[in-house]
Amino acid sequence: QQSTKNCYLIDYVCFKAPCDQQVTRKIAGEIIERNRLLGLSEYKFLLKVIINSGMGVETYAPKNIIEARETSPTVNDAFQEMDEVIDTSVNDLFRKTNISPRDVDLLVINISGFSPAPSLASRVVRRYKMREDVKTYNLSGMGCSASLVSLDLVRNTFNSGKKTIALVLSTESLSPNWYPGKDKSMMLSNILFRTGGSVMLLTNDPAMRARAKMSLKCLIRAHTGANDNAYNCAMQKEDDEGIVGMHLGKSLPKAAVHAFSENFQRLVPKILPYRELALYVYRTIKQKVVKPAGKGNLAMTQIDYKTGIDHFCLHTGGPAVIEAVGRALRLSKYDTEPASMTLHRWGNTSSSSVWYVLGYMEAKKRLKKGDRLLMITFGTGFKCNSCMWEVNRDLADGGAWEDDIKNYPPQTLVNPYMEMYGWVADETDETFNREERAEEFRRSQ
Ligand SMILES: CC(C)(COP(=O)(O)OP(=O)(O)OC[C@H]1O[C@@H](n2cnc3c(N)ncnc32)[C@H](O)[C@@H]1OP(=O)(O)O)[C@@H](O)C(=O)NCCC(=O)NCCSC(=O)CC(=O)O
Repeated sequence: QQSTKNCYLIDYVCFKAPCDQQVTRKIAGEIIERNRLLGLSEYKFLLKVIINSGMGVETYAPKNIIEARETSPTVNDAFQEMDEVIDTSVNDLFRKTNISPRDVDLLVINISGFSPAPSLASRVVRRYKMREDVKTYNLSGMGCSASLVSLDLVRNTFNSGKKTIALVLSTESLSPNWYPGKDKSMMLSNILFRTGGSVMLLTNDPAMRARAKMSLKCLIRAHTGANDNAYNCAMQKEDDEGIVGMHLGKSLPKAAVHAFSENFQRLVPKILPYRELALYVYRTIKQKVVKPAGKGNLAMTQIDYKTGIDHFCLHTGGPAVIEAVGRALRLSKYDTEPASMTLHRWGNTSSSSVWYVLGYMEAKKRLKKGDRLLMITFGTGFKCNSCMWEVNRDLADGGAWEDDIKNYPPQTLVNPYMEMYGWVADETDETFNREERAEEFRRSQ
């Protein structure tokens, strides 16, 4: 892997959608109600998973879904969704940093599910009248870990030595990608994915280090796609009825842990202090000599990661993903709180999610000068990309969390769906009458 020379995060902005795009209880009920393919088995699945999703009732969806047009999206819907994120966040970031679009030398955009021609990167160049010599990259199909792929591209360009300012935009296109069928592994992405986006300004100019928020220390990428299970566990495909959607298999958390372990074996020597590293080497050698059967990489599980890392920025893939990583690293509730709260407030916003997690830490005033912060992301492929930052000064921006941070963590993470739809659990094929229930639901609104 490339070494990291100067790479500074000047600042970042996370997108906050307008209130009228919130997936309220009423909106969620109506969306489910509109899918006439769903029967009792799918209702029971939805009830269980939505209740255990770790998500609240303030997340956001694109306009076409709120307006009940999810099954007939237009290209214009997709552009509108992207423009909203770009206009709000990019403008905000340029204003905040006092950097002009004409100062940008390098533009990297990662959006998995929408790749028009000309590219969205060209759209941004046009919109902001960027210079003719700006270098642009537009990454698509790279899933939730793509923000660190973008960062890797920036870092590699920075290493050429020329003073460079880079703008990175990480977001996801949901409006053309709603799954209107009844395959449970494909319904799951409708439940978890929500509107969000983040935009970052970076530089390799040492003169700007003092004003930058963080310095990148190392970045490691692991791709386990050679393994069939890893490759297949998160995949866009057609269901048995030919309806296209994103399939998230039950084996995904396991694939995430495997990719994570591949990533970590290379990351550990770069982040641990010498004492912990020496212990790790000693235990690895001992394990190779003694070889206890079926115990996995014991040396990895015995490491005290907190000796080298102060904060853990985990991708908000879903409760099972956060729990699996938390368990593997033996993290406390305090450590996983930023990821769990981000999932609750914003849902899984794909590649931008770790920036909301960072925003939570900052808004909570957790990030102090000299602290070391680890970002861990997962995505289709299956990939685990991680990077470590050092905080340059005490940070305390409210950012996208400004209005909400005082309410977090909430007293309870229980969402209201059990109260609204608990009756589904007691229904049987004999008692379940969809039309009657729909009428009851409409009356209760
Ligand atoms: C979905 C959950 C919230 C459900 O939580 P629960 O506590 O209810 O757990 P559970 O395992 O008992 O599951 C409840 C019911 O759902 C079923 N179930 C669970 N996962 C399923 C799946 N992937 N496909 C189909 N069914 C599934 C179970 O069999 C069970 O059914 P029954 O009751 O019949 O036994 C959790 O399992 C979770 O967080 N899963 C990981 C989600 C995920 O894949 N995230 C990554 C997104 S992709 C991403 O972020 C990266 C990228 O795309 O790039």
